[in-house]
Amino acid sequence: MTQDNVRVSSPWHRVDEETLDRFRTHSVANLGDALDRLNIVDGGIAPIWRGAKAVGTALPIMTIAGDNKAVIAALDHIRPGDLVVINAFGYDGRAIIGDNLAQRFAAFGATGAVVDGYVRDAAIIEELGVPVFARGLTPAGPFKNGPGSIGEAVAVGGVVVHPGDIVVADGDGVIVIPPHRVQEALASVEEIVAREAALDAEAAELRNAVAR
Ligand SMILES: O=C([O-])CC(=O)C(=O)O
Ligand SMILES: [Mg+2]
Repeated sequence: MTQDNVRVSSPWHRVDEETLDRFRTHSVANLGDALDRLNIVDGGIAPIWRGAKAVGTALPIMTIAGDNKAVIAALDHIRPGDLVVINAFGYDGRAIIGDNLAQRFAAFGATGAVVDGYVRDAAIIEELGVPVFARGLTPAGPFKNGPGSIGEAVAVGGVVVHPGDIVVADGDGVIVIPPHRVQEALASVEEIVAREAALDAEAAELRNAVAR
């Protein structure tokens, strides 16, 4: 289906809330280790405010650089638990979203947004507490002409994101987990958490020994 010049794919499977919850307690670093240290979006995409964290089902959007027509059209397609993932081609000359779109994402139940591009209105987005991850900030507003797509696989920070993938984002960055790897990721991350706890205990012992 094409709405004007924005292509919209048919509905996709969304991960249930219970599965999303199981990822909420884990760091992106540990989840990355659980997936062979792969599937991690490049470090240029970072939280725009300290403490931002989000877990959700990817709603992928492709926009032409500097234009957010497809993002506005995607408001009709957000379901609770979605995380908006936008390929804006890393362009630094225009903000693809600001506080108006961020709060509409949240109003429709999205858990946050990951933008391979720039954004604006950072202070208000932080005040609203909407987790937004992007390459940086610019006050320059976007054009609204299209073209673009909604619900098709996109590239974000060097990683392919399919509709329905699980996205986890925290202070370190962003990871993308395909649904068929959920069980493997969760089993493996539990082992990593236990190993990290043992390493922490060892480091604490070392500190105590040095202090003595
Ligand atoms: O003007 C726009 O489309 C982007 C923006 O600043 C907002 O969403 O607040
Ligand atoms: Mg704005």
